[in-house]
Amino acid sequence: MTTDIPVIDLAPLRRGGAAGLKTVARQLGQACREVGFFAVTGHGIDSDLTGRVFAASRDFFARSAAEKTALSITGSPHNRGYVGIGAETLDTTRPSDLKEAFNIGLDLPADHPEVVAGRPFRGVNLWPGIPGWREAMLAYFDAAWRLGRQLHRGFASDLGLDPDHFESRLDAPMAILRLLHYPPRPGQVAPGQMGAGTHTDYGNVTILATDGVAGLQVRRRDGVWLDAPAVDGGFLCNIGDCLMRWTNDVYVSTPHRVQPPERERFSVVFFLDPNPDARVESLPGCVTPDRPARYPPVLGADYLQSRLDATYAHLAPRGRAEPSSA
Ligand SMILES: O=C(O)CCC(=O)C(=O)O
Ligand SMILES: [Fe+2]
Repeated sequence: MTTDIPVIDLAPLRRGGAAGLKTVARQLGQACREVGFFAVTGHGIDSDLTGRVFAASRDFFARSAAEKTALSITGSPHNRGYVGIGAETLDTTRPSDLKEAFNIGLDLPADHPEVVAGRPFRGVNLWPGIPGWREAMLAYFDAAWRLGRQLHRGFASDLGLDPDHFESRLDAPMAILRLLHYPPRPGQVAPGQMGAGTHTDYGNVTILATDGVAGLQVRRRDGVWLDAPAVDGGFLCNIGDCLMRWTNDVYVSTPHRVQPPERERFSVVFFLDPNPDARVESLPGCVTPDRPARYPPVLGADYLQSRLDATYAHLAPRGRAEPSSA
């Protein structure tokens, strides 16, 4: 059983041949079963683009409180926009999280039929008026989404499915690109307060870039907390609860948290949740006599909503229509 976070080179998978797919699928499958986290290199995302996103994020978070709150998520019924420091509590046994965030979802125009119809998780994004900002975010959203779909080719192959199995379940996803900013310690840190409290992510897979400042910790299956490795030019990925459910617990999501960092810290997180109408049900290869189906089928949107309702029950028992993807 592996306990460390493996580094997986995706180049053979991205080249497209059957042998490369098989090799990478085996590595991904092992990581998803045993650790729930893995780092990827050879991912195909241009480091200049990632650099532009971090620069744009720094620019935005350095703006005045008034400028940021003008784009507040509280004014968006679709989980888009700015989340202030202390607005979220991922671990509800602790004080609120010491971070601020900005959420960007699938970019649909205001006259898109699903937006007009008020479909769950469909809405327009909010944008600061910073030149080049929107373009950088949308380019990164697309690149991370593509990478997430490539990872799913590996997962599908590892699980004995057609490599394209997830493609139609991820072509209009409830994905969120989330910029995060953690203020430095010492600041106003209450006893037990975290940058982000212990949690598992809700979706299928999360793709994380950091600025190299330490803080993220991952809870190994034996309970030991590991500092997440910084992988130069790479991304850290982890399995979320929706993919865990889809695989009937063959893949396992792993709790993680962010300590209040010594220095100011920025991270860029892409949460890939499935399409709202994707039917999340135990995959055929994941159900055996020893492992009967553990969960009834559920629609992607209903699953995400149920997780958000639980997360925010302490804040707004009936109100909050939409998430803050954790
Ligand atoms: O900022 C990080 O390194 C991780 C954040 C995280 O786990 C989350 O937002 O779900
Ligand atoms: Fe997370």
